[in-house]
Amino acid sequence: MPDKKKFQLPLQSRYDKLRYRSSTSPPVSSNQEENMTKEKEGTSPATVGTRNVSPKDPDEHMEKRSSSILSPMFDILKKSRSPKPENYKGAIEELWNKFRTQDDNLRALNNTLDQQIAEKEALQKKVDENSSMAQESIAKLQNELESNNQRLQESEASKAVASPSRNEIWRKEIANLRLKVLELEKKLKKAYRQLEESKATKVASSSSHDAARREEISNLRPKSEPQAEKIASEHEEEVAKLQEERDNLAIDNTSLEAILASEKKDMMDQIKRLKLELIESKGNFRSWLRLRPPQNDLPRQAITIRGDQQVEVIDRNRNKKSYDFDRVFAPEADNTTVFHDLSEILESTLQGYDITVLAYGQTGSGKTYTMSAMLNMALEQIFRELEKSYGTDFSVNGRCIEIYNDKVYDLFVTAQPLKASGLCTSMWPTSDRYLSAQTDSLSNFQAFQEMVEKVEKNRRSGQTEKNYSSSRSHMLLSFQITASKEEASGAVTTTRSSITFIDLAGSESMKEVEDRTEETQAINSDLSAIKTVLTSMGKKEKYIPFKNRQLTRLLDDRSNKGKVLFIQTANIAELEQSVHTMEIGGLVSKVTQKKPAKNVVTEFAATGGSEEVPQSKPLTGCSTRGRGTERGGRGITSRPSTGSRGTSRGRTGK
Ligand SMILES: Nc1ncnc2c1ncn2[C@@H]1O[C@H](COP(=O)(O)OP(=O)(O)OP(=O)(O)O)[C@@H](O)[C@H]1O
Repeated sequence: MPDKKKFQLPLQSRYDKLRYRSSTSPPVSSNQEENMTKEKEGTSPATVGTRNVSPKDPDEHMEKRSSSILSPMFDILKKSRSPKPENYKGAIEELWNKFRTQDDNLRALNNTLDQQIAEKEALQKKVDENSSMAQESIAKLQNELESNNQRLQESEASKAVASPSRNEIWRKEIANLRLKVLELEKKLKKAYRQLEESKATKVASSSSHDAARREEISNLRPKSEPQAEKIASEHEEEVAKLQEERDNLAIDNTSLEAILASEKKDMMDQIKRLKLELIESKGNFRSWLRLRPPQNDLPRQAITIRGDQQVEVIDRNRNKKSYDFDRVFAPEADNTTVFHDLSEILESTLQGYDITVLAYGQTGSGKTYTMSAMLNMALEQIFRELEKSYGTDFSVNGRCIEIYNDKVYDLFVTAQPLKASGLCTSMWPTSDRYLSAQTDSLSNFQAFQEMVEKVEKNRRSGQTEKNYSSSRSHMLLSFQITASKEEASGAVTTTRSSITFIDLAGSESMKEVEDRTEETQAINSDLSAIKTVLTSMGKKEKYIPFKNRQLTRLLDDRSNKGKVLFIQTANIAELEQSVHTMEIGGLVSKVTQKKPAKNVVTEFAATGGSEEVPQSKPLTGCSTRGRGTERGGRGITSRPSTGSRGTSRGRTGK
């Protein structure tokens, strides 16, 4: 980029000098014009050898030196036969005024161009970032898809879930996405090339303009008015050209931004859809392992993490054994890293799927630590998304229970176990047999935080060998979300889903327990009931023993219709207990569930008729209790189905 000062300053100083010489202001012209007249008359001090200004005065000396630059012009003026040299002064003055105006215009244009170039460069940077982000996501998706395919090939059961033709479609879509990214990159390269060219033109035109003007100035002679006009019109042309260039650049930038925005949106939508499909392809039952760092500087045991899906252990007999998971989090992974993966799964909550997240592991292995962070971040994300997409047209209801010694307690109340809970298979009225627990209507994230604060105080805890503050009950915190949106067609689409976080009580060896035998026995029975259910599901047995314990009974509905994520927590310093926990992962991976139910209903207000969104199943059968706004028949829900619409907060006893 040319240094504008370089050519503008000399120009200015020459202009000043010319002004100085041609003006009639007293310090300059009176003496000189007097001298000129005297010179003409042959009485000039120079001709008589006397001067009326001291040559020792440095300022005056400088003035004389600078005015000597214009001496050729004055020589002409002196020698000219023209009787009116002041006419030329006027012409020069006018010419300079024009130059000055042009100069101002050019400077303003230069600034605008600089700004536009900077904007374009920033845009380019943004585009580079976006395209590398998209590339990264696509590469990640591709990797996940490949490893998923590999795993699908290994597992016969999984093969049935994701047919090769489906994978072929994904592969094609990913290839299309890649092509799109490449096209976008090409467009950007072209835009960048144009930018470079216009920069070069600008530099060239600025410097040639500068040189031309320098020459004009040095050759400047008070020739004639037409000459001045010619020069001025040349400059006008140049200014017009630059203005056109500036306008073109602005149009270019705007259209480039619009193309980018729409392409980015398209790509993001496709990536989001692919991610969801990928998540679904991995089955409804997912299993993660989170290894916590050792306490009290205990050495790490022989647990080796292989990539992000496998761990290898060496048992007492020095035998190697490996365990596979959908995701393994090393002890260094913090809660934000774990949530990053969970947030992808959460996206399907707002698509109408029921999600259950369970933390399973030894006492002190980090279940509560993980679950409270996940719960908090998840609800924050859910409220953010709901507010963004539905405004206030949504409702979130919360319930919280604990299961202690096979009995259900409402954590809003605690005193007595809930009556008839032994028959209940659901936390919400999505089935006939649901718990009659109290409901908090949550209008925002803050209301959720207050609810958690309240129920946590009521949860049973005790001291175990490994954990000073150990949860001695299973806590189930569940949220039912209903959201409605009016489509462009006038139809109203209502999505209903629920998300349940289950912080299981930690398993403990009976040898380590003295006075809490009943409690510990109940916990261990619940945990082994979960294992039994998983084993039966993995074997696709006809009868799945959900009814064995209260805990598993409440998992019945959710396991059959929703998505389930087991987060196994283990201490990397405790080999034996960790191996017990990790075995759950093997059971989970064998469970291949049918497609989960998606609870989305579209209703046309004008006709009163309803239409289900393709691929969705009708909402689960209606209960006669407390479902005033729900209708029978095809299991269609008018909106909102339950609770308030996200505007007021209050508890509704059921
Ligand atoms: N990943 C981790 N990083 C750092 N500290 C952790 C981590 N996981 C757990 N802890 C700490 O270890 C202690 C025990 O964790 P936590 O209470 O979550 O265990 P738990 O599995 O819920 O145990 P219990 O089953 O006995 O309730 C807590 O002080 C917690 O802060």
